[in-house]
Amino acid sequence: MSTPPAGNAPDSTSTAAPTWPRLVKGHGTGNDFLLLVDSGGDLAVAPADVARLTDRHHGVGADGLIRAVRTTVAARDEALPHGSDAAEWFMDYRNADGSVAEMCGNGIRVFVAFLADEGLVDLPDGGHVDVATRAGVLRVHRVGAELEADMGRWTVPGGEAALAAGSDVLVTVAGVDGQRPGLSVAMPNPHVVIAVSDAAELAAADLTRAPLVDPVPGAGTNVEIVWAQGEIERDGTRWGVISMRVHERGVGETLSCGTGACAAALAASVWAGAGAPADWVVHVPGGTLAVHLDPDGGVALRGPAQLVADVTPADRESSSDAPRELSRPSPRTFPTLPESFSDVPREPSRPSARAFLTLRERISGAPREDSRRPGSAGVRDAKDAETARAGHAGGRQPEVLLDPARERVRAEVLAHHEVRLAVGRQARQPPAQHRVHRRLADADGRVRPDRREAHVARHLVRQDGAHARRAVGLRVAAGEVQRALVDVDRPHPCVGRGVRERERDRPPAAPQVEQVTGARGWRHLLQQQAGGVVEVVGGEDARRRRHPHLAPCEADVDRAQQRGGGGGGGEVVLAVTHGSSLSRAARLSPARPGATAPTTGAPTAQKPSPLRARVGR
Ligand SMILES: N[C@@H](CCC[C@H](N)C(=O)O)C(=O)O
Repeated sequence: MSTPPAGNAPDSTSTAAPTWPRLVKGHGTGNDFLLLVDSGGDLAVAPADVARLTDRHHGVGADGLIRAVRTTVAARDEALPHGSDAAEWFMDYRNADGSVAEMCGNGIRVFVAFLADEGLVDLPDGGHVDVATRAGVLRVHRVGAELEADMGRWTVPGGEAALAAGSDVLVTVAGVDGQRPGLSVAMPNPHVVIAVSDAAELAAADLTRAPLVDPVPGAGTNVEIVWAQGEIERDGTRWGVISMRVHERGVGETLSCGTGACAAALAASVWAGAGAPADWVVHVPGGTLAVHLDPDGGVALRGPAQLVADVTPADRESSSDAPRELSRPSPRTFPTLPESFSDVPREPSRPSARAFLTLRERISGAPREDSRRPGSAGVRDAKDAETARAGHAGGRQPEVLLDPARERVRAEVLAHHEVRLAVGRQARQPPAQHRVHRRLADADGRVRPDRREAHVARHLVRQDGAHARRAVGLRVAAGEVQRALVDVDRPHPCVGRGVRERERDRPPAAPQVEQVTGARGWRHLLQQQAGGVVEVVGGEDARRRRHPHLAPCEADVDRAQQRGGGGGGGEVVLAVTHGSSLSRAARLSPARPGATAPTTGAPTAQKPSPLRARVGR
């Protein structure tokens, strides 16, 4: 059986369709496959045959076809990775369009369940099966009713520069505002991961159309859209929680993608920076997966594998092979994941831990705000990353972060991306959830406006320079403070709060500011973060509350100017007008990789610390 290179478009010229053997339909978190045994490698399958078979309307329907063939036989047809002969069975994975793929994270579990069900391997509890794939030999373990696959090591094709910037490509997704910076990850099949802000944005993505990736990846790519929900703790282990949707190369939107879940967890970990969890719960439309990121760069994926039906192709029905019953529940299916995570909510209504807020804050997923290509701020980003890495490597790290509840920072601030928006250029209507003033808590823990002038089309957002300086000075390791104008809580540029082009564009300190979808959430988050009490007009009946209100911004920021770049604190002047629309200003400039070598390994070894306080130019 001849095999086109991975990711290649299927050859539509097919000779006579093969006589399919008995097929088994299985799935892992809704990523479904047709599986067959071709131990002797006799089946001639052209890509168009696969496409016909997996067609959901004219064929049997599946996201992919998996052929089990003995490794010795498979090696006759295609150059398998070195060492493949250590495994008895080769997983020949085909996407629904007939193109081949290097690996399939859901498929490999289902493949092992299939081999066990066929009696081709033994898989006792605690045992394992080695599987040859185009990504090398990978081991699948049975742990009770769960299967866990060693997925090999992740690679970031963009190398150090991409890790430092958090992105190396731009991605346009129908239904999602703007171009998003994306991080390319090889697992080893190609993935690009982008972040969105919340569940609504995740749901809004129209994946009936393939996302556009710039620059276009030569071998195509899978694209994951990730909403980082936060963190939980279970039995002493911290778990990052993300929700993900995927557009698969060679298929379209699927309900799940195992390699994609690993890539998404890795990207979220890079964006979250130092101290990110090693373990991730990944919610996908078809279920839940668990990903573990080893410090040495290894990745493990746990999830269900279910065989749901035997399929006898029509052209076999008249043969002597009597069709088996259509659906045969097998004692060898592995239907659970992570029973222990079945109660992890997809949309936690209320964060329960400080760490939860921290992660959400780190990964906010605002869109890229200009049309510049990434790379223009690469030098700056790379320098910042260098500094961060030096800190990780034993140099000085900021000891603490700005704590508005303790320091009397009395400023009305915008989240970073809003300031960029405000300082920016063209007009555009910001999403409703953005039209809420960000406030910092006063020392008494309450959050209140410093100043609000109703019915004026101009907001003076004043930052008390002395307080800000003192606050930052107290919260940053000695020697970090060089200038008064601060860029506290420097976010990762990939996720919405990017590097400023010019000093005057720096926002006032905006620590612990959370972007949430509604007034209620905003209040909760502020309460959680600052220990304060805040009211939001419009969210609830304000008369029942005793504290000052935070009114949603009634007008759109149309023009802004931030002054005071040199010394004693900044004054941000934002001009607002009603009914104008504005587009987000350009401040997000993730670097493209240069000619750097791909980087493999643990993100903690290379990533910058996104929450360090950085002061001065
Ligand atoms: N479409 C992918 C291959 C299949 C990935 C799979 N769904 C998974 O679970 O990892 C590609 O072409 O790379």
